[in-house]
Amino acid sequence: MQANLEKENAALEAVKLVRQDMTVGLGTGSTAEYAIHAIGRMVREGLRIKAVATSARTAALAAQYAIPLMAINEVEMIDLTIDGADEFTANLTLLKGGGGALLKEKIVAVKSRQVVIIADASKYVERLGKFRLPVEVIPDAANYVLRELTGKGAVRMQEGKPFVTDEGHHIIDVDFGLIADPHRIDTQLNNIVGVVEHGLFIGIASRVIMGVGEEVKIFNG
Ligand SMILES: O=C[C@H](O)[C@H](O)[C@H](O)COP(=O)(O)O
Repeated sequence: MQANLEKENAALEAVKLVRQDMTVGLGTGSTAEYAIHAIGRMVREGLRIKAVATSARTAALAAQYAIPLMAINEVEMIDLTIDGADEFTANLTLLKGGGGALLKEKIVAVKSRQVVIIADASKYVERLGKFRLPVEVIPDAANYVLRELTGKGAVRMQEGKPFVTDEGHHIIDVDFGLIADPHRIDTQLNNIVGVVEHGLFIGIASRVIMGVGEEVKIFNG
């Protein structure tokens, strides 16, 4: 499938940035997994790194390759994080959280010197918002947050029950329409009691590597 080739090519380009003795942030999702497999192979061939995982799923995959993992809180600074995105714009604003891992992804990203996003060509948009914005909430606040979002949000469900994040929270997916001003949405969401974090990453990514056909295209913002 074309998208898978684009994801893998972007991942293989990104892992060229990994150097001996780096602390590396490992993202979550189908695109980030290509990078984790590649880094795992590099570790098997002698690369020495420490890594932090942005989700339990990523930690489990890293463990299969015996990539040494540190707790996020134990690491002062991360040299390089490689992660995916659900959407990105040319100025490197991201929409993330389709896999429900946005909270740890954002913590890892803000502790990182370099955040390299890898994506297939379908993730590039002129304006964010076709993909509904994931908002992580305290379960006891979910109905309050839904009310504050005036019908734009819906609790993410999985097998008939609310989806539960690694931290025990729920996700509300919000349809803001196409987002003209991400800063305004960021402020609005941060002011709702019970919202833990949301999937808009503004001013956080350093670079996007996008696979397009058999090529890769780099966005530096
Ligand atoms: O919570 C999940 C993450 O933000 C993912 O990086 C994002 O959903 C992209 O995932 P994928 O690479 O599978 O499209």
